[in-house]
Amino acid sequence: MSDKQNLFNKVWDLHTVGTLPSGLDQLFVGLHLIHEVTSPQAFEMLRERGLKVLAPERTVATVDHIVPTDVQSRPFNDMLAEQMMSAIEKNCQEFGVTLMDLKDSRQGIVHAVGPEQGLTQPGMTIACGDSHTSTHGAFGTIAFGIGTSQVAYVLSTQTLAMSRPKVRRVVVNGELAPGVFAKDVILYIIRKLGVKGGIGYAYEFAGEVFDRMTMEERMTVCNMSIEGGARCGYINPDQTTVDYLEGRPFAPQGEEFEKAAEWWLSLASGEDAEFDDEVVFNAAEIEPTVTWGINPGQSVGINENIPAVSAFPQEEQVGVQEALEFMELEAEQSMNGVKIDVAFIGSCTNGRISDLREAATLVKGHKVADGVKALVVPGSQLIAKQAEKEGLDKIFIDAGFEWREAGCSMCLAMNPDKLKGREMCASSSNRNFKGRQGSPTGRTLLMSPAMVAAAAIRGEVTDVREFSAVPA
Ligand SMILES: CC(C)[C@H](C(=O)O)[C@@H](O)C(=O)O
Ligand code: SF4
Repeated sequence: MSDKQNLFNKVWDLHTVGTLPSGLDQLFVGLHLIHEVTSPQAFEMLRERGLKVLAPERTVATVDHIVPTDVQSRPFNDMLAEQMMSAIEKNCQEFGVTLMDLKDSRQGIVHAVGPEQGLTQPGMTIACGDSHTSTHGAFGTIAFGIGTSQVAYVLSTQTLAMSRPKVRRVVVNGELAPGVFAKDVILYIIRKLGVKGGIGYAYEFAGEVFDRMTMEERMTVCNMSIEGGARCGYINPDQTTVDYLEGRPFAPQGEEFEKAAEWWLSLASGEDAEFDDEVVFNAAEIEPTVTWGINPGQSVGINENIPAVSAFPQEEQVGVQEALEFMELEAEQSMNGVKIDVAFIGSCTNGRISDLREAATLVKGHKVADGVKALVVPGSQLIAKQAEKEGLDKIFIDAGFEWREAGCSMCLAMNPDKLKGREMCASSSNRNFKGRQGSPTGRTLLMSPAMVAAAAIRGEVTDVREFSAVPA
Protein backbone atom coordinates (compact mmCIF):
# COMPACT_ATOMS: atom_id res chain seq x y z
CA MET A 1 0.00 0.00 0.00
CA SER A 2 1.42 3.36 -0.93
CA ASP A 3 1.64 6.21 1.57
CA LYS A 4 -0.12 8.34 -0.97
CA GLN A 5 -3.20 6.16 -0.91
CA ASN A 6 -6.06 7.33 1.24
CA LEU A 7 -7.95 4.86 3.44
CA PHE A 8 -10.80 4.59 0.97
CA ASN A 9 -8.59 3.45 -1.90
CA LYS A 10 -6.58 1.10 0.31
CA VAL A 11 -9.72 -0.64 1.54
CA TRP A 12 -11.25 -0.67 -1.92
CA ASP A 13 -8.16 -2.30 -3.46
CA LEU A 14 -7.95 -4.86 -0.68
CA HIS A 15 -11.52 -5.93 -1.33
CA THR A 16 -11.52 -5.92 -5.14
CA VAL A 17 -11.77 -9.50 -6.33
CA GLY A 18 -12.15 -8.70 -10.01
CA THR A 19 -13.23 -6.25 -12.65
CA LEU A 20 -16.40 -7.01 -14.58
CA PRO A 21 -16.74 -6.59 -18.36
CA SER A 22 -18.94 -3.57 -17.58
CA GLY A 23 -15.92 -1.91 -16.01
CA LEU A 24 -17.36 -2.15 -12.50
CA ASP A 25 -15.16 -3.50 -9.74
CA GLN A 26 -16.40 -6.54 -7.89
CA LEU A 27 -15.89 -5.95 -4.19
CA PHE A 28 -15.86 -8.56 -1.48
CA VAL A 29 -18.37 -7.63 1.23
CA GLY A 30 -17.08 -8.29 4.75
CA LEU A 31 -20.40 -7.77 6.50
CA HIS A 32 -23.93 -7.73 5.15
CA LEU A 33 -26.53 -6.20 7.43
CA ILE A 34 -30.19 -6.96 6.81
CA HIS A 35 -33.48 -5.45 7.94
CA GLU A 36 -37.12 -6.33 7.37
CA VAL A 37 -37.98 -3.75 4.71
CA THR A 38 -35.45 -4.38 1.95
CA SER A 39 -34.79 -8.10 2.45
CA PRO A 40 -38.07 -10.01 1.76
CA GLN A 41 -37.91 -9.63 -2.05
CA ALA A 42 -34.19 -10.36 -2.04
CA PHE A 43 -34.72 -13.69 -0.29
CA GLU A 44 -37.57 -14.39 -2.74
CA MET A 45 -35.13 -13.85 -5.62
CA LEU A 46 -32.78 -16.40 -4.06
CA ARG A 47 -35.61 -18.89 -3.70
CA GLU A 48 -36.71 -18.43 -7.31
CA ARG A 49 -33.17 -19.18 -8.51
CA GLY A 50 -32.55 -21.99 -6.02
CA LEU A 51 -29.63 -20.06 -4.47
CA LYS A 52 -28.26 -20.12 -0.95
CA VAL A 53 -26.86 -17.36 1.25
CA LEU A 54 -23.17 -17.76 0.45
CA ALA A 55 -21.79 -16.53 3.78
CA PRO A 56 -24.46 -16.64 6.49
CA GLU A 57 -21.72 -16.01 9.07
CA ARG A 58 -21.12 -12.62 7.43
CA THR A 59 -24.82 -11.77 7.36
CA VAL A 60 -26.65 -10.33 10.37
CA ALA A 61 -30.29 -9.27 10.54
CA THR A 62 -32.26 -7.04 12.85
CA VAL A 63 -35.75 -5.50 12.83
CA ASP A 64 -36.24 -1.77 13.11
CA HIS A 65 -38.36 0.14 10.58
CA ILE A 66 -41.79 -1.32 11.17
CA VAL A 67 -41.41 -2.08 14.86
CA PRO A 68 -44.21 -0.57 16.98
CA THR A 69 -42.60 1.32 19.86
CA ASP A 70 -45.52 0.91 22.29
CA VAL A 71 -47.55 -2.29 22.06
CA GLN A 72 -45.37 -4.99 20.54
CA SER A 73 -47.65 -8.00 20.88
CA ARG A 74 -48.06 -10.20 17.81
CA PRO A 75 -49.65 -10.25 15.37
CA PHE A 76 -49.09 -6.50 14.87
CA ASN A 77 -52.19 -4.44 14.12
CA ASP A 78 -50.63 -3.39 10.83
CA MET A 79 -50.85 -6.42 8.54
CA LEU A 80 -48.07 -5.20 6.28
CA ALA A 81 -45.73 -4.85 9.26
CA GLU A 82 -46.75 -8.30 10.44
CA GLN A 83 -45.98 -9.74 7.00
CA MET A 84 -42.51 -8.14 6.92
CA MET A 85 -41.76 -9.39 10.41
CA SER A 86 -42.89 -12.94 9.62
CA ALA A 87 -40.93 -12.87 6.37
CA ILE A 88 -37.62 -11.93 7.99
CA GLU A 89 -38.15 -14.53 10.72
CA LYS A 90 -38.83 -17.25 8.17
CA ASN A 91 -36.03 -16.16 5.81
CA CYS A 92 -33.38 -15.98 8.50
CA GLN A 93 -34.35 -19.36 9.83
CA GLU A 94 -34.43 -21.01 6.43
CA PHE A 95 -31.17 -19.45 5.19
CA GLY A 96 -29.26 -19.77 8.47
CA VAL A 97 -28.87 -16.04 9.17
CA THR A 98 -28.62 -14.64 12.73
CA LEU A 99 -31.68 -12.51 13.48
CA MET A 100 -31.86 -10.07 16.36
CA ASP A 101 -35.62 -9.99 16.72
CA LEU A 102 -37.78 -8.23 19.31
CA LYS A 103 -37.11 -10.95 21.87
CA ASP A 104 -33.36 -10.47 21.45
CA SER A 105 -31.87 -7.86 23.79
CA ARG A 106 -29.48 -6.82 20.99
CA GLN A 107 -32.30 -5.68 18.67
CA GLY A 108 -32.35 -2.12 17.43
CA ILE A 109 -31.83 0.11 14.41
CA VAL A 110 -29.41 -1.69 12.12
CA HIS A 111 -26.92 1.22 12.21
CA ALA A 112 -26.96 1.29 15.99
CA VAL A 113 -26.62 -2.48 16.35
CA GLY A 114 -23.61 -3.05 14.04
CA PRO A 115 -21.24 -0.72 15.94
CA GLU A 116 -22.66 -1.59 19.34
CA GLN A 117 -22.01 -5.29 18.80
CA GLY A 118 -18.52 -4.69 17.39
CA LEU A 119 -19.64 -6.12 14.05
CA THR A 120 -18.53 -2.89 12.37
CA GLN A 121 -14.73 -2.78 12.25
CA PRO A 122 -12.15 -0.57 10.52
CA GLY A 123 -10.96 -1.59 7.06
CA MET A 124 -14.08 -3.60 6.31
CA THR A 125 -16.55 -3.31 3.51
CA ILE A 126 -20.15 -3.27 4.73
CA ALA A 127 -23.32 -3.35 2.68
CA CYS A 128 -26.91 -3.00 3.80
CA GLY A 129 -30.16 -2.38 1.98
CA ASP A 130 -30.44 0.99 3.61
CA SER A 131 -29.14 4.39 2.58
CA HIS A 132 -27.81 5.30 6.01
CA THR A 133 -25.29 2.46 5.97
CA SER A 134 -22.77 5.28 5.58
CA THR A 135 -23.01 5.52 9.41
CA HIS A 136 -20.53 2.65 9.75
CA GLY A 137 -17.89 4.76 7.99
CA ALA A 138 -17.26 6.34 11.39
CA PHE A 139 -14.97 3.35 12.01
CA GLY A 140 -12.88 3.77 8.86
CA THR A 141 -15.16 1.28 7.15
CA ILE A 142 -16.28 1.50 3.54
CA ALA A 143 -20.02 1.14 4.01
CA PHE A 144 -22.58 1.36 1.24
CA GLY A 145 -26.34 1.51 1.16
CA ILE A 146 -27.68 -0.77 -1.57
CA GLY A 147 -31.02 -1.53 -3.25
CA THR A 148 -33.07 -4.72 -2.91
CA SER A 149 -31.70 -6.43 -6.05
CA GLN A 150 -28.18 -5.71 -4.82
CA VAL A 151 -29.18 -7.25 -1.47
CA ALA A 152 -29.98 -10.46 -3.36
CA TYR A 153 -26.64 -10.18 -5.19
CA VAL A 154 -24.70 -9.80 -1.95
CA LEU A 155 -26.65 -12.60 -0.25
CA SER A 156 -25.78 -15.01 -3.03
CA THR A 157 -22.23 -13.89 -3.94
CA GLN A 158 -20.93 -11.93 -0.90
CA THR A 159 -19.72 -9.37 -3.44
CA LEU A 160 -21.00 -6.13 -4.85
CA ALA A 161 -20.40 -4.65 -8.30
CA MET A 162 -19.58 -0.96 -8.08
CA SER A 163 -17.71 1.84 -9.79
CA ARG A 164 -15.02 3.44 -7.68
CA PRO A 165 -16.06 6.89 -6.48
CA LYS A 166 -13.63 9.79 -6.18
CA VAL A 167 -12.60 10.83 -2.67
CA ARG A 168 -13.14 14.30 -1.24
CA ARG A 169 -11.49 15.24 2.03
CA VAL A 170 -13.83 17.41 4.09
CA VAL A 171 -11.75 19.14 6.74
CA VAL A 172 -13.18 20.98 9.73
CA ASN A 173 -10.50 22.67 11.83
CA GLY A 174 -10.77 24.57 15.10
CA GLU A 175 -13.06 24.03 18.04
CA LEU A 176 -16.84 23.76 18.28
CA ALA A 177 -18.55 26.24 20.60
CA PRO A 178 -20.63 24.85 23.51
CA GLY A 179 -24.10 23.90 22.32
CA VAL A 180 -22.81 22.99 18.86
CA PHE A 181 -22.95 19.25 18.19
CA ALA A 182 -21.96 16.69 15.58
CA LYS A 183 -25.42 17.10 14.02
CA ASP A 184 -24.78 20.81 13.51
CA VAL A 185 -21.44 20.03 11.87
CA ILE A 186 -22.93 17.70 9.28
CA LEU A 187 -25.95 19.95 8.64
CA TYR A 188 -23.48 22.80 8.07
CA ILE A 189 -21.36 20.73 5.67
CA ILE A 190 -24.42 19.67 3.67
CA ARG A 191 -25.66 23.24 3.53
CA LYS A 192 -22.28 24.43 2.24
CA LEU A 193 -21.62 21.62 -0.26
CA GLY A 194 -25.24 20.99 -1.24
CA VAL A 195 -27.41 17.89 -1.16
CA LYS A 196 -26.01 16.90 -4.54
CA GLY A 197 -22.48 18.13 -3.87
CA GLY A 198 -21.21 14.69 -2.94
CA ILE A 199 -22.45 12.83 -6.00
CA GLY A 200 -19.69 10.59 -7.32
CA TYR A 201 -17.64 10.99 -4.14
CA ALA A 202 -16.79 9.24 -0.94
CA TYR A 203 -16.28 11.80 1.83
CA GLU A 204 -13.32 11.51 4.17
CA PHE A 205 -14.05 13.70 7.21
CA ALA A 206 -10.80 14.93 8.70
CA GLY A 207 -9.38 17.64 10.91
CA GLU A 208 -9.37 18.64 14.56
CA VAL A 209 -13.13 18.57 15.02
CA PHE A 210 -13.50 14.94 13.92
CA ASP A 211 -10.28 13.91 15.68
CA ARG A 212 -11.79 15.08 18.95
CA MET A 213 -15.20 13.50 18.40
CA THR A 214 -16.41 10.38 20.19
CA MET A 215 -17.41 7.40 18.06
CA GLU A 216 -21.07 8.26 18.54
CA GLU A 217 -20.52 11.78 17.25
CA ARG A 218 -18.57 10.42 14.29
CA MET A 219 -21.50 8.11 13.53
CA THR A 220 -23.88 11.07 13.46
CA VAL A 221 -21.66 12.78 10.90
CA CYS A 222 -21.09 9.75 8.66
CA ASN A 223 -24.78 8.82 8.89
CA MET A 224 -25.72 11.94 6.96
CA SER A 225 -22.97 11.80 4.29
CA ILE A 226 -25.59 10.27 2.07
CA GLU A 227 -27.83 13.31 2.59
CA GLY A 228 -25.02 15.36 1.07
CA GLY A 229 -25.11 13.10 -2.00
CA ALA A 230 -21.89 11.22 -1.16
CA ARG A 231 -21.78 7.48 -1.88
CA CYS A 232 -20.38 7.00 1.62
CA GLY A 233 -18.47 8.86 4.31
CA TYR A 234 -15.73 7.82 6.69
CA ILE A 235 -13.33 8.91 9.39
CA ASN A 236 -9.86 7.43 9.81
CA PRO A 237 -9.53 4.93 12.64
CA ASP A 238 -7.55 6.15 15.63
CA GLN A 239 -7.21 5.32 19.33
CA THR A 240 -10.81 6.48 19.94
CA THR A 241 -11.98 3.83 17.46
CA VAL A 242 -9.84 1.12 19.01
CA ASP A 243 -11.01 1.97 22.54
CA TYR A 244 -14.66 1.89 21.47
CA LEU A 245 -14.32 -1.58 19.95
CA GLU A 246 -12.37 -3.25 22.74
CA GLY A 247 -14.47 -5.87 24.51
CA ARG A 248 -17.47 -5.67 22.16
CA PRO A 249 -19.06 -9.09 21.50
CA PHE A 250 -18.04 -9.48 17.83
CA ALA A 251 -14.69 -7.68 18.08
CA PRO A 252 -11.55 -9.82 18.19
CA GLN A 253 -10.50 -10.63 21.75
CA GLY A 254 -7.18 -10.71 23.62
CA GLU A 255 -4.05 -10.95 21.49
CA GLU A 256 -6.14 -11.03 18.34
CA PHE A 257 -7.52 -7.65 19.29
CA GLU A 258 -4.02 -6.15 19.65
CA LYS A 259 -3.10 -7.44 16.20
CA ALA A 260 -6.33 -6.18 14.70
CA ALA A 261 -5.90 -2.75 16.28
CA GLU A 262 -2.44 -2.40 14.79
CA TRP A 263 -3.82 -3.29 11.38
CA TRP A 264 -6.76 -0.90 11.71
CA LEU A 265 -4.52 2.02 12.59
CA SER A 266 -2.22 1.26 9.66
CA LEU A 267 -5.09 1.83 7.23
CA ALA A 268 -5.62 5.51 8.09
CA SER A 269 -4.85 8.03 5.36
CA GLY A 270 -1.33 9.26 6.02
CA GLU A 271 -0.06 12.82 5.85
CA ASP A 272 0.91 12.40 2.20
CA ALA A 273 -2.38 10.84 1.19
CA GLU A 274 -3.86 12.21 -2.01
CA PHE A 275 -7.45 13.16 -2.63
CA ASP A 276 -9.47 14.05 -5.70
CA ASP A 277 -10.74 17.13 -3.94
CA GLU A 278 -10.46 18.91 -0.60
CA VAL A 279 -12.61 21.49 1.18
CA VAL A 280 -11.76 23.16 4.48
CA PHE A 281 -14.16 24.67 7.00
CA ASN A 282 -13.69 26.48 10.28
CA ALA A 283 -15.52 25.12 13.33
CA ALA A 284 -16.02 28.63 14.71
CA GLU A 285 -18.46 29.36 11.86
CA ILE A 286 -20.84 26.59 12.94
CA GLU A 287 -23.88 27.48 15.02
CA PRO A 288 -26.68 25.32 16.37
CA THR A 289 -28.39 24.60 13.07
CA VAL A 290 -31.98 23.96 12.07
CA THR A 291 -33.54 23.14 8.71
CA TRP A 292 -36.26 25.36 7.27
CA GLY A 293 -36.94 23.45 4.06
CA ILE A 294 -37.65 20.03 2.58
CA ASN A 295 -34.14 18.72 2.12
CA PRO A 296 -31.34 18.50 4.69
CA GLY A 297 -29.30 21.16 2.90
CA GLN A 298 -31.93 23.83 3.50
CA SER A 299 -30.78 24.95 6.94
CA VAL A 300 -29.61 28.02 8.84
CA GLY A 301 -27.79 28.81 12.04
CA ILE A 302 -30.25 29.59 14.81
CA ASN A 303 -29.24 33.25 14.83
CA GLU A 304 -29.39 33.73 11.08
CA ASN A 305 -32.47 34.38 8.99
CA ILE A 306 -33.63 32.15 6.16
CA PRO A 307 -31.97 33.71 3.09
CA ALA A 308 -33.97 35.72 0.54
CA VAL A 309 -35.10 33.61 -2.41
CA SER A 310 -32.99 35.81 -4.68
CA ALA A 311 -29.89 34.78 -2.73
CA PHE A 312 -30.14 31.27 -4.18
CA PRO A 313 -28.83 30.33 -7.64
CA GLN A 314 -31.49 30.92 -10.31
CA GLU A 315 -32.06 27.20 -10.91
CA GLU A 316 -32.83 26.60 -7.22
CA GLN A 317 -35.27 29.45 -6.69
CA VAL A 318 -38.46 27.63 -7.70
CA GLY A 319 -37.57 24.77 -5.35
CA VAL A 320 -36.82 27.17 -2.51
CA GLN A 321 -40.16 28.90 -2.98
CA GLU A 322 -41.93 25.54 -2.99
CA ALA A 323 -40.11 24.50 0.18
CA LEU A 324 -41.08 27.70 1.98
CA GLU A 325 -44.72 27.36 0.94
CA PHE A 326 -44.84 23.76 2.10
CA MET A 327 -43.26 24.66 5.42
CA GLU A 328 -45.41 27.80 5.79
CA LEU A 329 -42.29 29.81 6.48
CA GLU A 330 -41.16 33.11 4.96
CA ALA A 331 -37.87 33.96 3.31
CA GLU A 332 -35.75 36.20 5.55
CA GLN A 333 -37.53 35.14 8.75
CA SER A 334 -35.71 33.72 11.73
CA MET A 335 -36.22 30.08 12.72
CA ASN A 336 -35.89 31.05 16.36
CA GLY A 337 -39.41 31.05 17.79
CA VAL A 338 -41.07 28.87 15.11
CA LYS A 339 -43.84 26.93 16.92
CA ILE A 340 -43.68 23.14 17.04
CA ASP A 341 -46.34 20.49 17.71
CA VAL A 342 -44.18 17.39 18.08
CA ALA A 343 -40.65 16.68 19.33
CA PHE A 344 -38.91 13.47 18.30
CA ILE A 345 -35.62 12.29 19.79
CA GLY A 346 -34.36 9.12 18.16
CA SER A 347 -33.18 7.55 14.86
CA CYS A 348 -29.88 6.12 13.63
CA THR A 349 -28.55 9.68 13.44
CA ASN A 350 -29.19 10.73 17.03
CA GLY A 351 -30.79 7.94 19.03
CA ARG A 352 -27.66 6.81 20.88
CA ILE A 353 -26.89 6.98 24.58
CA SER A 354 -24.84 10.19 24.34
CA ASP A 355 -27.74 11.85 22.48
CA LEU A 356 -30.18 10.82 25.18
CA ARG A 357 -27.80 12.03 27.88
CA GLU A 358 -27.42 15.42 26.19
CA ALA A 359 -31.17 15.81 25.79
CA ALA A 360 -31.86 14.64 29.36
CA THR A 361 -29.35 17.14 30.78
CA LEU A 362 -31.39 19.87 29.18
CA VAL A 363 -34.80 18.46 30.02
CA LYS A 364 -34.10 17.84 33.70
CA GLY A 365 -36.35 19.94 35.91
CA HIS A 366 -38.40 21.27 32.97
CA LYS A 367 -41.76 20.35 31.48
CA VAL A 368 -42.73 19.77 27.88
CA ALA A 369 -44.70 22.82 26.69
CA ASP A 370 -48.49 22.55 26.68
CA GLY A 371 -49.86 21.01 23.52
CA VAL A 372 -46.53 19.51 22.44
CA LYS A 373 -46.31 15.75 21.96
CA ALA A 374 -42.77 14.63 22.74
CA LEU A 375 -41.25 11.20 22.39
CA VAL A 376 -37.90 9.57 22.97
CA VAL A 377 -37.15 6.41 21.03
CA PRO A 378 -33.79 4.80 21.85
CA GLY A 379 -31.87 3.41 18.88
CA SER A 380 -31.52 -0.06 20.36
CA GLN A 381 -32.67 -2.13 23.30
CA LEU A 382 -29.20 -1.89 24.82
CA ILE A 383 -29.30 1.90 24.59
CA ALA A 384 -32.73 1.85 26.25
CA LYS A 385 -31.43 -0.39 29.02
CA GLN A 386 -28.39 1.81 29.64
CA ALA A 387 -30.58 4.93 29.69
CA GLU A 388 -32.92 3.29 32.19
CA LYS A 389 -29.98 2.33 34.35
CA GLU A 390 -28.93 5.98 34.41
CA GLY A 391 -32.46 7.15 35.18
CA LEU A 392 -32.76 9.08 31.92
CA ASP A 393 -36.14 7.51 31.15
CA LYS A 394 -37.44 8.95 34.41
CA ILE A 395 -36.13 12.43 33.59
CA PHE A 396 -37.91 12.32 30.24
CA ILE A 397 -41.14 10.88 31.64
CA ASP A 398 -41.23 13.41 34.50
CA ALA A 399 -40.89 16.19 31.97
CA GLY A 400 -43.81 14.83 29.93
CA PHE A 401 -41.99 12.90 27.20
CA GLU A 402 -43.15 9.44 26.16
CA TRP A 403 -40.45 6.80 26.63
CA ARG A 404 -40.69 4.16 23.91
CA GLU A 405 -39.21 0.85 22.75
CA ALA A 406 -36.29 0.82 20.28
CA GLY A 407 -36.80 1.27 16.53
CA CYS A 408 -36.83 3.76 13.65
CA SER A 409 -40.21 5.11 14.71
CA MET A 410 -41.07 8.64 13.61
CA CYS A 411 -37.89 9.04 11.61
CA LEU A 412 -39.84 7.60 8.72
CA ALA A 413 -43.11 6.50 10.30
CA MET A 414 -43.30 3.03 8.81
CA ASN A 415 -44.71 2.11 12.23
CA PRO A 416 -47.69 3.69 14.04
CA ASP A 417 -45.67 6.76 15.19
CA LYS A 418 -46.85 9.33 12.67
CA LEU A 419 -47.39 13.07 12.47
CA LYS A 420 -50.98 14.19 11.94
CA GLY A 421 -52.07 16.76 9.38
CA ARG A 422 -49.78 19.78 9.17
CA GLU A 423 -48.00 19.16 12.44
CA MET A 424 -44.54 20.70 12.76
CA CYS A 425 -41.97 18.35 14.25
CA ALA A 426 -38.61 19.19 15.79
CA SER A 427 -36.69 16.03 14.98
CA SER A 428 -33.25 14.61 15.67
CA SER A 429 -33.49 12.41 12.55
CA ASN A 430 -31.85 12.92 9.14
CA ARG A 431 -34.51 13.58 6.52
CA ASN A 432 -37.03 16.39 6.22
CA PHE A 433 -38.56 15.37 2.91
CA LYS A 434 -42.24 16.18 2.37
CA GLY A 435 -44.36 13.62 4.18
CA ARG A 436 -41.35 11.88 5.68
CA GLN A 437 -42.84 11.53 9.15
CA GLY A 438 -46.09 9.85 8.21
CA SER A 439 -48.43 12.68 7.26
CA PRO A 440 -48.23 13.86 3.63
CA THR A 441 -48.50 17.45 4.84
CA GLY A 442 -46.50 17.02 8.06
CA ARG A 443 -43.42 19.21 8.45
CA THR A 444 -40.00 18.36 9.82
CA LEU A 445 -37.31 20.57 11.32
CA LEU A 446 -33.99 18.74 11.64
CA MET A 447 -31.72 19.68 14.54
CA SER A 448 -29.52 18.20 17.26
CA PRO A 449 -31.19 16.20 20.07
CA ALA A 450 -30.37 18.96 22.55
CA MET A 451 -32.11 21.47 20.27
CA VAL A 452 -35.13 19.13 20.04
CA ALA A 453 -35.23 18.97 23.83
CA ALA A 454 -35.08 22.77 24.02
CA ALA A 455 -37.87 23.10 21.45
CA ALA A 456 -40.02 20.57 23.35
CA ILE A 457 -39.72 22.61 26.54
CA ARG A 458 -40.35 26.01 24.99
CA GLY A 459 -42.86 24.80 22.40
CA GLU A 460 -40.87 26.61 19.74
CA VAL A 461 -37.48 26.47 18.07
CA THR A 462 -35.02 27.82 20.63
CA ASP A 463 -31.28 28.43 20.80
CA VAL A 464 -30.07 25.60 23.03
CA ARG A 465 -27.52 28.01 24.53
CA GLU A 466 -30.34 29.90 26.30
CA PHE A 467 -30.53 26.98 28.74
CA SER A 468 -28.13 27.04 31.63
CA ALA A 469 -27.50 23.29 31.46
CA VAL A 470 -26.06 23.29 27.94
CA PRO A 471 -24.19 20.03 27.52
CA ALA A 472 -20.55 20.60 26.55
C1 LIG B 1 -36.57 1.80 4.37
C2 LIG B 1 -35.18 2.07 3.89
C3 LIG B 1 -35.00 1.45 2.56
C4 LIG B 1 -34.82 3.56 3.92
C5 LIG B 1 -33.40 3.84 3.46
O1 LIG B 1 -32.86 3.26 2.54
O2 LIG B 1 -32.77 4.71 3.98
C6 LIG B 1 -34.99 4.15 5.32
O3 LIG B 1 -34.14 3.59 6.24
C7 LIG B 1 -34.83 5.63 5.27
O4 LIG B 1 -34.17 6.18 6.15
O5 LIG B 1 -35.40 6.27 4.37
S1 SF4 C 1 -33.76 5.50 11.80
FE1 SF4 C 1 -34.53 6.53 10.00
S2 SF4 C 1 -32.79 6.90 8.70
FE2 SF4 C 1 -32.21 5.36 10.19
S3 SF4 C 1 -32.57 3.43 9.17
FE3 SF4 C 1 -34.39 3.93 10.35
S4 SF4 C 1 -35.73 5.00 8.92
FE4 SF4 C 1 -33.69 4.98 8.00
